[in-house]
Amino acid sequence: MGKTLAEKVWESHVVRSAEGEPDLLYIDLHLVHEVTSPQAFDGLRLAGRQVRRPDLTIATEDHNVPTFGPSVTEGAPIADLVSRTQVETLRRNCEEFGIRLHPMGDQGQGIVHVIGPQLGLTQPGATVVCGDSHTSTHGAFGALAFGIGTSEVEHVLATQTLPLKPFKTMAITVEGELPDGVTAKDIILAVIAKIGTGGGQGHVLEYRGEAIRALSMEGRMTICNMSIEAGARAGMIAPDETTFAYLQGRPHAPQGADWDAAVESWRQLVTDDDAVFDREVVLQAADLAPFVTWGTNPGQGLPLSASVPDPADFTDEQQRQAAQRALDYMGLQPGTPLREIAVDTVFLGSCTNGRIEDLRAAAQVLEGRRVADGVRMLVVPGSVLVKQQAEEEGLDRVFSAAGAEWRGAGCSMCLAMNPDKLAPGERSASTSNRNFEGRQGAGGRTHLVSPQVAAATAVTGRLAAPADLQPAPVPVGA
Ligand SMILES: CC(C)[C@H](C(=O)O)[C@@H](O)C(=O)O
Ligand code: SF4
Repeated sequence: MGKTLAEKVWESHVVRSAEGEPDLLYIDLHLVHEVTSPQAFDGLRLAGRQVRRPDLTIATEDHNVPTFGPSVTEGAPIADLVSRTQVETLRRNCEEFGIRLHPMGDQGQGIVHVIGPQLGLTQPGATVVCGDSHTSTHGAFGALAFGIGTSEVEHVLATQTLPLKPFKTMAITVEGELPDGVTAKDIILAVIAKIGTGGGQGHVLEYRGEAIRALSMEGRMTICNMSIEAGARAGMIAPDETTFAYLQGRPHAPQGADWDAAVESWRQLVTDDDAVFDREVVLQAADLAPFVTWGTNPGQGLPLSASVPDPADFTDEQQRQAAQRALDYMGLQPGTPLREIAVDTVFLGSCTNGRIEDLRAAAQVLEGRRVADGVRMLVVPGSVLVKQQAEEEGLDRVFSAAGAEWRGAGCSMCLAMNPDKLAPGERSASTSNRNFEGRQGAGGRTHLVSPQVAAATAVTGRLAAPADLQPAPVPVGA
């Protein structure tokens, strides 16, 4: 019987396999950030161990970093003491154990899942881990990429291997062409609404089909990023010409003859025709539309044209209760058209949608338009390089002219472990991946959206798609 992509990558990394025990896998790339690494390094110190492969380990500062103010502009110490300690601890640990770190102020700094691909470190067929659930992002390259816990971080630091329980496989096929105005974010929000936040449990998802093949690497990363929000262990997309074109010439991509040899072997990384998935889900691209969430988990989403659901309409008792609780928290009434929901804040950024293409898409909507009065829009590039590229393209000027705030790189308001937060009761349209209670600040309310919907929402002050906007006025003299 043939093999799936995930099975192929797994099998090529097994260093030990024994009956009744988890396989031990070799890890090709270990990404590290300030939140989940301190105890792992403490553990190494206690045991008197070194990092086994510092050359396969790379660290960045992302969760706790401010995105404005003197620590961004002048390299001043972070004002918040907890965040400062977290970041300084990472710096000390990386220094002591010989790990390459991209600190604030460095060209390579950014969200861990943005910098790996950007540097060409994330490669097809590789095993990638990080003490961070959204490590699934890297699966967009045909890598097997898992989020791990802090004790596993220590294990990988010490041995460059990881014992892993067997997984099941699920194919998610999106057939046909996406309608105009529908994006990768809409696909993944629709997938999670369909299979549920537990639907992917124990599975590695493989996204396939014409609509997936047609996506850029940025779009594929958006989709794989949110696999974890469907409960999956990982998400993958088979590498193809789009993948190779993205990787070629990046700092850590193979060069010359090595590049040709690498591409040839990467071409084998496809699911065999006769391979069998444990589960298959099919969506028709033509049925998809701009999607937004109305509730407090990423599966509580609907097309923008819909209305806030009535909990009484849910047949499943648990879902009914979850919907009721979500509406109470979100301060929403059943039957309200989603397009009538007014927001205070628009957040464009995160490892889901903080890459250059996301910024371009939003800037295109904002060009010649203004952010609505009373709405604040934060634009937070996923990395310093994304920020620089955006500035070279003049996107920062489009955002600033529209009245949005142009910030430094980091996780920012995706999770509010830094000064970017919603106040209690405030409501956001956010391009991030989680809308849990308090995720963007205690009492804050989050609607997950695509960059295009975020930008249109900033203009109208209510959840909106670009198609809802009046044509932008032609500038005088044009
Ligand atoms: C801080 C970290 C452990 C966490 C994660 O694992 O995902 C964060 O990145 C998040 O998005 O909630
Ligand atoms: S941007 Fe958000 S989801 Fe991504 S790593 Fe940072 S906190 Fe986690």
